[in-house]
Amino acid sequence: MSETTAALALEARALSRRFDGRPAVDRVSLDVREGEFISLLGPSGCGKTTLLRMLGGLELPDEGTIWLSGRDVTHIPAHGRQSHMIFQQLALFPHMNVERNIAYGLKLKKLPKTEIRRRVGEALELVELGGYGQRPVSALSGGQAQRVAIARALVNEPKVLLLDEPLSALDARLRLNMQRELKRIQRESGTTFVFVTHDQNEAMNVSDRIGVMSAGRLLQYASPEEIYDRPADAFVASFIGATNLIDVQSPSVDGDALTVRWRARTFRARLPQAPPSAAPDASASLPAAGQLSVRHEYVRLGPAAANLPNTLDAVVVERQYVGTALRYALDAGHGLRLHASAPHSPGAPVHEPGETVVAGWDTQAAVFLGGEPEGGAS
Ligand SMILES: Nc1ncnc2c1ncn2[C@@H]1O[C@H](COP(=O)(O)OP(=O)(O)OP(=O)(O)O)[C@@H](O)[C@H]1O
Repeated sequence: MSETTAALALEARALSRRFDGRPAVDRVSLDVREGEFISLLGPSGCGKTTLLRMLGGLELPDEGTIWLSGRDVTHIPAHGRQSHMIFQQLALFPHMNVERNIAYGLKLKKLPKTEIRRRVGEALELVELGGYGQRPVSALSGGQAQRVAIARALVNEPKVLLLDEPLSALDARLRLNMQRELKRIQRESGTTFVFVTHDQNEAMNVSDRIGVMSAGRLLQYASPEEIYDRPADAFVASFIGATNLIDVQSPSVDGDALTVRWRARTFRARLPQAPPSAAPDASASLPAAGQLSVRHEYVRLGPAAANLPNTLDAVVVERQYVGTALRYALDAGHGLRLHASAPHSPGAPVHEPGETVVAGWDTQAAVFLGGEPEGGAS
């Protein structure tokens, strides 16, 4: 194994799995560093669970290789791996109290009683259930049961903890608390977490890196900030956050920005991360057409937009008040519908439906996405 591989908790190369001839996971490669918290995010049926099950040894890949701490475990079943999986259904033993649930795996390993007691005590402290050891699991709240399941997994000191939508049964408020708790537990235990969710906010809240999946493919694997500000394609841009996608042509590198054409107008966008500037003709490798992604909250309206490098006149079609923000739908003509979201505060300007306003955005707020436009939720 190379030195870089040695620092990885988990590495998957070109994993594929088909069901009835249809690919559920399609040539996915990803690596997870030791102590990292990563999420697999995507719509229902995109292959997240199948990928996680392969990483955990509950499903065999048709093709590809998996290394756990530098060891090839591709054909080793779950019980022979140093990983542990937690599901939405926690499968705690209902007839045992909290302590015995957590101790179960250690007893199977026939560890000395004092060692078991010490490790169970530490695990209970870690999940902040210090006084709950004697409670029957039937007397726990959803969040407490979730913590017991995590303690039961961590007490075995797995190299990697694989979590399949573990918070989806909890109500919204508890879910937010548990996201913070999971993050804290992960940090304090130093365990590598691989977390599956279809909730973009949840993934953004907890992850060091997010893998966005669609139709079995891993479209982008990067930090939440990078995915938000530099989405790899139109699907990722629309699935994470809310964005405007404007069909544009003729991208061309112009100094420190990219220029694109929309009808007779020119807009400026941020340069791609790896600018094709090394090429003799810096614009040669860009596709002829694509889409400009501008997040709703990066669109300014009225006087705030006037001095921005990219502006359009637009008519306010709809205004919606959502507590912290005002959301606008705007008609910029030629079939272009824009959305803007402005923080709401007392005294902030409010635009009325029917009003013509200037809509504008900064160069750095616009990302050019080449290739075929893809469908996706916005
Ligand atoms: N055992 C199986 N037999 C046949 N098809 C399967 C099996 N497991 C998964 N699939 C199919 O593979 C695809 C990916 O499923 P998977 O459960 O991995 O998606 P997911 O992203 O986890 O979805 P969800 O968020 O709904 O759980 C789906 O089309 C699913 O129907």
